[in-house]
Amino acid sequence: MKKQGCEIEAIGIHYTIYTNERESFFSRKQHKCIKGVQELEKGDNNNNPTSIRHVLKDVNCRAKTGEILAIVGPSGAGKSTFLEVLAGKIEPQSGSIFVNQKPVDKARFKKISGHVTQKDTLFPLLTVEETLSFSAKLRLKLAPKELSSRVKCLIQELGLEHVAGARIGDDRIRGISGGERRRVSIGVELIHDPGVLILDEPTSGLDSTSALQIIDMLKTMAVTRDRTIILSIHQPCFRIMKLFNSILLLANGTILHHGTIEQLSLRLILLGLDLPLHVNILEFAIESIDIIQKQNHTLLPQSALMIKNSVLTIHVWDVFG
Ligand SMILES: Nc1ncnc2c1ncn2[C@@H]1O[C@H](COP(=O)(O)OP(=O)(O)OP(=O)(O)O)[C@@H](O)[C@H]1O
Repeated sequence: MKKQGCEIEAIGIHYTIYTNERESFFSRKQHKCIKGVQELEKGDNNNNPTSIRHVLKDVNCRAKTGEILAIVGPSGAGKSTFLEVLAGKIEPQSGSIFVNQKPVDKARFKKISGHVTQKDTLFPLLTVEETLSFSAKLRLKLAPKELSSRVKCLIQELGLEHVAGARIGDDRIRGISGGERRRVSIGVELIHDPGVLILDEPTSGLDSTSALQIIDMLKTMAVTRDRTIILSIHQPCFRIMKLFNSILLLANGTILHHGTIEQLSLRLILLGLDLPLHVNILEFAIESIDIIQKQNHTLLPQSALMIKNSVLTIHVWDVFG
């Protein structure tokens, strides 16, 4: 039986950090609510100068059931931070997150979501099957027989049958390949069959074929099981890009585009940019970020951007409809 899908909406997310120039920020609470910003700018009680960093500024997005939303942008744009906010790992200073139009309940959201971080944190000496069984025992209250059948189904879904009995391995112990390891990490977060899967760079460090296989697998999961997938990615190739339903382009913590790839191309054209033939639109957009930002500042405040997006939708239908 199909579970109810989850539509995720984030509205007006602001996330600010402050760093102390002499004292490492790691020794302090990272996501403290910034109230007296001016006071902090002057320094702390020990007169250590403190600087404020606005990592996310008024970020809004919607990820629909059965779809993949890809978060893209240059390094340091705020992609991982935004995913952590969505996954409930860090608290934004302001903004709201809704699941199926209802404010998110953190405890419940943990049960219905999975968060795959950028780095694989797996036990190198366990086999693939043991790793997934361990996660299943922790997360599911099922009888051993049912647990084992859930693990076997997942191994099949992840395309890992050929390495089910192989060790995970790491830099020192030879084990499964990097792509297979990423799949196991995804499996660990999929064991409880979450409606929402949040993945930070699921293809990092992989060759283009392995990267495509992973995104293809996620797409199949999204479509066949009505899962909502939100992921961050660096430089996806054209075939991967085609699998995304929408794109959130971030730079310096602000949204430059939220919509389809076709809408992004049209937006670039409307900004007066010449799109070279056979160019990867995302790469081109990221290379043109300075121009887009400048145009947005002079021409398009955030509200106008939204209006422009809907206008662009009409254009897309005119052109592709
Ligand atoms: N706790 C923190 N302390 C200091 N700086 C932080 C913290 N969290 C985020 N940042 C800064 O905020 C910015 C956004 O970080 P984030 O990791 O979200 O970027 P990203 O787009 O995921 O980058 P990448 O593609 O390189 O992984 C970076 O400049 C980062 O250094």
